[in-house]
Parts: sequence; C-alpha cells; structure tokens
Amino acid sequence: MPAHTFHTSGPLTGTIRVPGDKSISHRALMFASLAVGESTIDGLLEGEDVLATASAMRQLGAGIERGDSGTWRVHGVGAGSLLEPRQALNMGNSGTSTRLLMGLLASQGFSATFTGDASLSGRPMNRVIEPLSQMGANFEASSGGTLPLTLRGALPATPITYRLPVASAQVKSAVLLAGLNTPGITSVIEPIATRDHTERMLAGFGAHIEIGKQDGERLISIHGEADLTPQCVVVPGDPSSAAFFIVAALIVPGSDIIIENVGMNTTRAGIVHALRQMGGSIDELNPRDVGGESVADLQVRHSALTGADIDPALAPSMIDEFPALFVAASLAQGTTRTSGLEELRVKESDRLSVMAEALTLAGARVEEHDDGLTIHGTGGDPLTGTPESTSVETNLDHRIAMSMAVAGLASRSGVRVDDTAPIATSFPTFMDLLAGATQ
Ligand SMILES: O=C(O)C1=C[C@@H](OP(=O)(O)O)[C@@H](O)[C@H](O)C1
Ligand SMILES: C=C(OP(=O)(O)O)C(=O)O
Repeated sequence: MPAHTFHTSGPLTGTIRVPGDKSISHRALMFASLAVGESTIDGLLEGEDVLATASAMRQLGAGIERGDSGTWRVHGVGAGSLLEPRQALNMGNSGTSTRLLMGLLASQGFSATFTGDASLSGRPMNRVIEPLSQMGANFEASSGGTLPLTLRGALPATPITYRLPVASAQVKSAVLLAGLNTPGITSVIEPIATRDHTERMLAGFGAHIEIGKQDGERLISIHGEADLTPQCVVVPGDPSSAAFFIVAALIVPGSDIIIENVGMNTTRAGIVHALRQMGGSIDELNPRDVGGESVADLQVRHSALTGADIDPALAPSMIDEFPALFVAASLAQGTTRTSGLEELRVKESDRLSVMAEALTLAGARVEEHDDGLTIHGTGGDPLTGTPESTSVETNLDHRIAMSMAVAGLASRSGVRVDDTAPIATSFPTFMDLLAGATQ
C-alpha cells in the first residue's frame, strides 16, 4: 500500500503522451482473440485491467505476446472455438473485463468461474446476468449477483432484442458479444448513447453489424455466427487518463501543456465540453483519424474557471471523468452542480460519497445528493485542509487516487493518498508523467 503526499507544484509544461485507451485496449485483445490468424496491436494500454483481459484470453486459448518494440501479437482462435478455462478467470479490479467476457462466454458450450478483488466483488453483475440468462446462459452467483460467479454458456444461445435499462456500454457490449456466436440477429436498443467502441471495432474486424433507429432510439444489431478477420489495431491515447492532466493544467497557475494523441470520439469527449463550459482553455490541435477513431493533440492552459450546471445528458460521455471534474469545480469561482450520476455509486468505489468526503477533507465545500454533488469553489485559491496533510482513502479506486493527487497540486498543505497502487490498473505511468510535467 504505497501512500504518497501530493503537494503544490510548479506549472505543468512541455509535451506528454498518455497511455492507450483502456476501453479500446480490452476490446482489441478480445476481438483479435476471436479472429482466426494473427492480429497486431500498437499502443495497447499495459495497465493491470487490460493485462487481466490478456491473461483471461490466453486461458481461453488465444496466443498473446508482447514484442520487444511494444507491438502485441495475438493469435486468434475463432468466435466459436474458445477453450474451457482450467482455472477461474481472475478479473482483478476490472469491470470491463468481467462484463464483456461474461457476454463472450454466454454463447460458448462450457463453464467458467469469474473472481476479482474486493472492489470488483462488490459490483453489480445482475445487469449482465439478466439479458445473458434470456439468451440461455446459466449463472451461479453470490447473493445479490456479485463475484465470484460461475457461468455455463448456452450452445446454441438464443438471439434477443434487449433494451438497456441503464446507460452502460459494458452491458451493451456483453449482449453484442454473446450475439457473435449466436445464430440469428441479436440486437440492443440504447435509449441513451454510450461509448461506441464495440460497434466500431466489431465492424472493423469484419462482423456484420448494423446501426439504425427504433422509435427514435439507437438500435445495434449483430448477425451471428460471425467470422472475424485479423486486423492491425492502433490504440489512441485514453481521454479518461488525459482528463487528470487537463484538470491539473487548468488549476495550476502558469501551466501550458500539450497532451498528444488523445482520443476525441464524441461518445467520450464530454469532459472537454464541461471544462470549456467552465472557462477552461483547451485547444484541439492537428485533429486526425487514428484506426477509425478521432484523435487530437490538446493544448491546455491555466484558466480562471467558473462554476457551471453540468448537463446530465453529458454524463455517459464523461462517466469516468467526474472525479476529476469535481476537483476542477473545487477550484472554480462559484457553484458547480452535477446530477444524473447514480451510476458513479457502483464503480470501483462509490465515487460520489468517496469524492465528497475526500474533497471536504482537502478543504473544499461539497454537498452530496443522491445523484450528484454540488461544489462551491474557492475561486482559484488553494484548498485549505487540515493543518497536517489531508489523508484520503483510495478504496481500491484508481480514479479517486489520481483525482486527489491532482487536488494536492492546488492544496496549501498537501493531500496524502493512502494507497497509490490502484493507479496501475489504468495509468501505470501517471506518477512519472506528473513528476516530469511539473518539474
Ligand atoms: O465499456 C467500457 O469500456 C466502459 C464502460 C463504462 O462502464 P459502464 O458500462 O458500467 O458505464 C466505464 O465506466 C468503464 O470505465 C469502461
Ligand atoms: C469504471 C471503470 O472501469 P471498470 O468498470 O472497467 O472497472 C473506470 O476505469 O473508471
């Protein structure tokens, strides 16, 4: 449990690159494992969550190696030819690995057991158990639908049309992945659009996938049984990781930094809109396309932020960025109100209550509601917490650790984060990049 105290820093300057997108990295490994032949992946995020996906796919029969140059090679076996794992699949801290793989295995003719760490073992799996049971899979789960759980796939599974009761890309993806090895058409209706990497990448791997509308709602249909073709995937930088450096540069006086190669897919870019609404200076340089995804270099300059009412419709496009946004709001002039964020309570930690408590300890004025936080900012003055450095509990949540690290940069007495180890799940180079950018 390495604790670390983050102190007021000099301005963030220079040019940095954040690691590859976590959502795209998981999917690249999974889809390449399903395509018969060799795929390559450049820019893969080598964080613990993605490595958990890699080791699960190896247990399921794929060949996966990292070359010396950092290119990953994946020898896929085919969507209908995965092997029964001999041991439980340990998903660590990763909800995405768990829910997407549950989908994938729901239409295979064998059983698999999923385990995870204390955080993951508290997260709701009924949201995927429900539609996958409709497709014919069987589940033995802890009461309340949590890990550890054992899934017995259905072969053949039954195609369904499923309307998402919660805006979740993981649930959407689980159903579509179950549909890959299911005869017929499996469809998901998405009343509120969520990140669309699964649809984009499955199409790129040659799956027959259609996107349309039904009663004004997004309808995604996959034709099984699918044959995927190997690809050379290039993973763009993760906007969710960039968010910590964007906020840090906005709140630390004198900062002017360039973050290269950041994914700007509109289903992920909500944080940039919200921070601009608060007066943040964020310029998109050199916009381009990388591997079918929009990418830009972001120039971010210190800005006098003002509080704002954040439109709840933005939530799905910045769901993992709210902890960082709350830090920006704590330093803004005036009040920021957020709502529609119930989903934050079922992430690696309850991100509404954990951030409310952590920021309050650090000296921010925060009110917690059922579905959001209201934050009264300092107007740019440093946060003034307890006289000794404020000690924050990470709760096995990487985004809490990194957000409070950023809060420490704008804090009079520093912020002590009790456990920085979870940062390695999504952003293993965070500490080094932060030290380099604030020199
Ligand atoms: O599909 C994905 O890659 C993800 C979807 C989101 O979760 P939900 O689907 O639970 O909203 C997000 O929080 C997670 O970090 C990654
Ligand atoms: C919620 C997150 O990830 P996951 O659901 O994959 O654990 C996250 O990275 O913030």
